[in-house]
Amino acid sequence: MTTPAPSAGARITVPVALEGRAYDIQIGRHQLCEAAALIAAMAPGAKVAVVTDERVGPLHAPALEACLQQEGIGFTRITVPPGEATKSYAQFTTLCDALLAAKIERDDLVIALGGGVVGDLTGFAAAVLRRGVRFVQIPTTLLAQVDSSVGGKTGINSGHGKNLIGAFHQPALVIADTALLDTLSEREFKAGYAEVVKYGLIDDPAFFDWCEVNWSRIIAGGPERDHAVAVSCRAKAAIVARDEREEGDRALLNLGHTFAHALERLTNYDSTRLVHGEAVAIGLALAFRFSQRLGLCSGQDATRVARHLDAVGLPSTLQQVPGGAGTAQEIVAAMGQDKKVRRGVLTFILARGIGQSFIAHGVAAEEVTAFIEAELAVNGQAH
Ligand SMILES: NC(=O)c1ccc[n+]([C@@H]2O[C@H](COP(=O)([O-])OP(=O)(O)OC[C@H]3O[C@@H](n4cnc5c(N)ncnc54)[C@H](O)[C@@H]3O)[C@@H](O)[C@H]2O)c1
Ligand SMILES: O=C(O)C(=O)C[C@@H](O)[C@H](O)[C@H](O)COP(=O)(O)O
Ligand SMILES: [Zn+2]
Repeated sequence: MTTPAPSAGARITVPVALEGRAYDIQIGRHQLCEAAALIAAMAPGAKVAVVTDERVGPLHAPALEACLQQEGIGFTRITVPPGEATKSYAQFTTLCDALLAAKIERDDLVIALGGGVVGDLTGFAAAVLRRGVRFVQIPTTLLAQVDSSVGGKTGINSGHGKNLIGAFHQPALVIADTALLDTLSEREFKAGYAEVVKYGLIDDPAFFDWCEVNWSRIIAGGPERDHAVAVSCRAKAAIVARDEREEGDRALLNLGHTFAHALERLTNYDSTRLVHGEAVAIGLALAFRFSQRLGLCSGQDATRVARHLDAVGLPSTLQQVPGGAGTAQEIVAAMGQDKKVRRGVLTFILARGIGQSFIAHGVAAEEVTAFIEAELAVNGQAH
């Protein structure tokens, strides 16, 4: 797979073909004024609430607001604290009340300007505010541009588990302005990269090959970054269009997540210890090693996945969870709240090889416990 060279100011449009709820993802550098123009056309006379977090707000909200002003769109800014802990009941009610205080009406619009935390929280508030208002995603992390801003999964966490309270609510538009990523920390960039490489591991081995060669250029910026965002969005849009509500193969997008969500819960959603993308990186490596243990996948492929994550600087073992991952029993108990559980039995996304993932229902908890015990026993040695 080669990287197509974009022309200056180029924009890539990826449609999400959902009947009655179709929308576009616009990808390219410096798209904020384009976003404001599209919003003005989509909702003439509407006012908007720009929801952002304390880190992103000062960096990027003024530029967006200047574009909104140019279009004659009235706006209010609502700021939430940064980090995973913000996907909480408390922040959700505070945000809903702030939107009501701003008199956001049914014909108005809510903009989520931030990473996946702001997107998931804001999307959920938009889903229920006055029983549903439109919202626009302007994702500012790599993770949010390649994954969370697309597909309409919105929600918050509970002490019982990740994303357990939420709704499907599709955005009306997604603007992935890749220049916004220039201010992202290296840690957050790499975390988002785990969701990029996930698409290769699910069903696109050529993209995985390309990622192995080009990952550092994605981080550096340039055509490889836009290409990676576009390939990821096309892959996600295709799955979402055929299975919006995860009744079938949308679950493939959960590769690595049964492990990841358990780890996030056991680290108390503490972003200083583990962020979602890092948990996903560990989950991807574990999904491949678990598949190897079950005799489904070659050791070469499982090792290749872990080696790539290591090369990027992402964690790939339970030993790398700061402060410890917990016991095998605790991890498996946390998995019991996974949304893919059916009649109490775990579902996993497993792999026959790189790019050959599949949904496995009815995985015995004892098998998982034994696998995790073995992983914990490796005790930091190379896998
Ligand atoms: N809805 C979905 O389909 C979906 C998909 C994947 C992940 N998620 C969710 O997304 C969340 C993770 O999202 P995330 O990784 O974007 O984390 P995040 O939203 O916490 O953002 C990461 C950090 O980067 C900062 N930041 C964001 N943009 C920045 C920028 N341009 N410059 C400087 N700093 C910036 C934020 O303030 C935050 O501190 C998790 O809650 C996960 O469950 C949802
Ligand atoms: O969009 C999806 O579907 C995904 O599974 C994408 C995941 O990367 C994302 O983390 C999602 O929020 C997980 O969904 P959940 O239903 O397992 O909470
Ligand atoms: Zn994810």
